[in-house]
Amino acid sequence: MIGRLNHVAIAVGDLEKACKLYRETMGAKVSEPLPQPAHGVTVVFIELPNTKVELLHPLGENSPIAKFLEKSPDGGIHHICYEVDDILAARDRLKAGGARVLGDGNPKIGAHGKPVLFLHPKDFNGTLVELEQA
Ligand SMILES: C[C@@H](C(=O)O)C(=O)SCCNC(=O)CCNC(=O)[C@H](O)C(C)(C)COP(=O)(O)OP(=O)(O)OC[C@H]1O[C@@H](n2cnc3c(N)ncnc32)[C@H](O)[C@@H]1OP(=O)(O)O
Ligand SMILES: [Co+2]
Repeated sequence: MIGRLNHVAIAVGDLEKACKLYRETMGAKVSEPLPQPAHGVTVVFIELPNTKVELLHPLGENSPIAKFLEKSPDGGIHHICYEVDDILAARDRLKAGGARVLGDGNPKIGAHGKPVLFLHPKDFNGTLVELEQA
């Protein structure tokens, strides 16, 4: 059911410093910061030949990554995003298998303009999983 790896997300406390690290030291193609108010984060995409890395920085009062950064102020890998062909079919299959879908269970539009959902890290070996409709 799951398809391509869309991105790996890294939460960072200092977005400018992280962008500079990837652009200058790592020599990567780094986007401008894109505020995502519906998700409580600002994202930066780093385009690699075969996938993307998403840098995440908290936005607004109730950012879902605030606690994560409190626990790991230097940042860390926050989630992994897999593509699926049909996000509602994927959600229903995962729920039937006992996985917890986060939020109200309905997809939101993600940073690529496509529907996304998140699955509880405790149901996936301690890894927060994002699904994005391909
Ligand atoms: C724009 C979009 C896109 O790409 O298109 C995005 O990616 S938006 C990316 C940002 N959006 C999201 O992350 C939305 C989904 N996330 C959430 O709903 C939340 O962050 C949760 C995953 C439910 C965590 O919430 P919160 O930090 O308030 O809960 P908590 O601290 O009580 O955590 C409960 C337990 O899960 C663990 N935990 C928390 N966040 C984790 C993570 N990212 N990876 C692995 N484990 C994690 C905690 O250590 C704790 O374990 P212990 O109990 O063992 O200590
Ligand atoms: Co993401």
